[in-house]
Amino acid sequence: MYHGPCKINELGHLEIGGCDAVELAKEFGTPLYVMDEECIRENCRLYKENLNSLYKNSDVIYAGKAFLTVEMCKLIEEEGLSLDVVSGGELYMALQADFPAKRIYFHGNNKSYDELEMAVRHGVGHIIVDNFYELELLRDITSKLSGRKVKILLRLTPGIEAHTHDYIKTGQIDSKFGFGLENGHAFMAIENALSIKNVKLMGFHCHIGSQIFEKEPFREAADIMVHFAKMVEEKYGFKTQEIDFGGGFGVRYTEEDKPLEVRDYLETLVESVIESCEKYNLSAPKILIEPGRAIVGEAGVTLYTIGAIKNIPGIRKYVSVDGGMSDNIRPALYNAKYSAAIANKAKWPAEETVSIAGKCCESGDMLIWDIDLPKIAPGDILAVFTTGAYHYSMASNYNMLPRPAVIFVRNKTARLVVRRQTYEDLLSYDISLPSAAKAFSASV
Ligand SMILES: Cc1ncc(COP(=O)(O)O)c(C=O)c1O
Ligand SMILES: N[C@@H](CCCC[NH3+])C(=O)O
Repeated sequence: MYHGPCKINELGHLEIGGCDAVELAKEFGTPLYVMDEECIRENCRLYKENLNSLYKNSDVIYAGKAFLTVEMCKLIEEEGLSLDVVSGGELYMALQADFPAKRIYFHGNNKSYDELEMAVRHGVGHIIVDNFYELELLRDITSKLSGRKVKILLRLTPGIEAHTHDYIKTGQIDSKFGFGLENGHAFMAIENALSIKNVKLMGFHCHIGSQIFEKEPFREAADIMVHFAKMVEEKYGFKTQEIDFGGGFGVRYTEEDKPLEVRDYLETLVESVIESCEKYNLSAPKILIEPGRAIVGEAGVTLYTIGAIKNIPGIRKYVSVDGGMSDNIRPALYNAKYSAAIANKAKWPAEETVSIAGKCCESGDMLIWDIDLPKIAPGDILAVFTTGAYHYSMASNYNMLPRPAVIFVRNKTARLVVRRQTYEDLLSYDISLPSAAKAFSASV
């Protein structure tokens, strides 16, 4: 059974970052997002060192949408990666964490005037422009904030169908993201961008999808992007300095998942860029990549406490946990599959097939269907693996459930990086009842 970054200690408990998972649940409560800091740092180095050794003129940009907290911004800074943010909120967090603005890449398919102005004012390194509307906003903002220059990449849809869930495909023509290559929009965007005085077009971006297990889509993307850059050079004399290939590198959720080695993904991409540059006679551009899931996905484990158990003989045993779709929307949204274990019975043999239910009032709030586990009882601690990416960042307060705390573990030490929400937090935005919120929190 796949156990993510966990080991089993002498008590027969799961251990993560040298900390006993059962003790973590006691100390910090459940549900709890546990992030193995060493694992995140190793992944950062794996991507950075591999890409750098294959191709000097390159950079790894961590996609913050996967998991972002102030501590995470600091970690990314320390590891020397750049940072992709996708909203004013993520940008604000990065700036508050003192992340160097020059190393920030600002994404999004509908950035507002205020968000773009904030980015330009703070000297964000690159803006990845997604549409014509945004170019007009930038024309206006840069002329108002005269003297402020901004580097941009244009996001393109290269027309590639990656074999992944429909909701996480992004490279195909029929997509809300980016400028189409085949319909001439990309050329129109270039002409537009080159006409804006304080905007410096650096190159192009694509992101073909997420949780990809094959090399071929990356090879294809590289060829299409380099070929496009050559056409642009011939048509406008414009020299592409940078091509950003986005993220999408797959990770393991269950034993059926077979992600490639990091080196394999990167070799394919780099070799293909080099070959295509030779084929089309183009000067080699800087290569950028934006892994998100691959940096944090497998580093995360969510701990839950088992509560109600409903057995329907001959049909199914529903085992409910104290969280659910509010802290992990992925099974409901993508039919995502997970591995799990009972942290306090990690050495016990599997004895029954159960289904893990969340506590939200939705029949679809099922975290795992049909998983073999040891005999389970209320109070047991369930650990769900590979919950580091798109879990905390996609959490909600559905059913007014407070969001779980986030802890980092490393070298047998756990530290709280985001505290658990309280009931008072939940009411703190409801301006009709400020005094009721205070009174209520005092009574719980
Ligand atoms: C533009 C862009 N870059 C990077 C990523 C990160 O993708 P992943 O987490 O699959 O590496 C995403 C999300 O899919 C994205 O939309
Ligand atoms: N949120 C998605 C992937 C989309 C990433 C952002 N473009 C997931 O959990 O798998």
